[in-house]
Amino acid sequence: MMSELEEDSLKLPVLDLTQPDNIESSFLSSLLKACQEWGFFYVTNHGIPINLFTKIREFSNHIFNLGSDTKLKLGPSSCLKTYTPHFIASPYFESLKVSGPDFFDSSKASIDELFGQHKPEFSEILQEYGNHMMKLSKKIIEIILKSLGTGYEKRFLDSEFGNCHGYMRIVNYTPPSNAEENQVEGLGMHTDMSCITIVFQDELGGLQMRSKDGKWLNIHPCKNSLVVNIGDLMQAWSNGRLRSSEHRVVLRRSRNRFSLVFFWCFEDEKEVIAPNEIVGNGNPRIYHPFVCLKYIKFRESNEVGKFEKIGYTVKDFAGLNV
Ligand SMILES: O=C(O)CCC(=O)C(=O)O
Ligand SMILES: [Fe+2]
Repeated sequence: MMSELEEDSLKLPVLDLTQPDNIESSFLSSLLKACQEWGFFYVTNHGIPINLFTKIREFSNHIFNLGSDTKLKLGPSSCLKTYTPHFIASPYFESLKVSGPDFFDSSKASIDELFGQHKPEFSEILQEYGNHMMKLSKKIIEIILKSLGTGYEKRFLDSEFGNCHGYMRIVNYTPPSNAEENQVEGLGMHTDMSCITIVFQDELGGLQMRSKDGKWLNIHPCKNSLVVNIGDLMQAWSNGRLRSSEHRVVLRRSRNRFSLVFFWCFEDEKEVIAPNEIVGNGNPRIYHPFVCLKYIKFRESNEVGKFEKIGYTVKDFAGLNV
């Protein structure tokens, strides 16, 4: 059971991509402030057709409605490992992972295994969604770089972020029947291991972030907008100028909650090190350089930090005591 009293709401900037190359400098500074303080903002006019969300939601419902024996064919002890069953992240959470850049092939492997036959429509939709998300992630990072310094997008976008990859997680939250009275955690407090994460959450809401002073604040669903949050890799790359905030999902209704979460990450072999310009003259470095995959492995191999539960993060892994 959790207390309602601690919760509050948060006014976050909305990045409007109608004219991505003409964003006012006053907006860039409010975006940067939000990334420093909250690590969260919204993006709108992102160009992703609404019916893609609807179709993915409908089709994934078919999958989540299958029996658990069938779903476990993709489970943690199978070779595909794309399905995370209940009781790993939380009793109420299950998810399906689809990896890029070939979202078609990645989902096809899972669907073939589940249904014993190929259903190309769903793989096509996921490929379309993945392509949109890859482009959108790059556009968003470009704008974040601009907000960090004039011309930084030209200096760093291709050289540092040119080999980023993405994967998505389709999540089905099944709350207990008494969730209306006692809200429960659908996904516990964690930080993301990405550069940035882009979240579509359904109309039920429930995503919350933790402020620097430890308060839980609601990230409300905002019509036609997606939620963007800074991940650990970007926090390290920016020498802590951008914040990878702890967040969680609470369930307050007895209805299932759907979310579609896209993680955009550095390539495994990349050495993550903040460029001198980003650190700034006279400022101490707060992380030592590390290879991206080593951090992912560190998180996965840590009992406390296993899956999405927070235990250790990039600060514990690469933080310097300054
Ligand atoms: O389901 C959501 O809205 C967010 C999930 C999340 O934070 C994650 O998968 O990392
Ligand atoms: Fe997350």
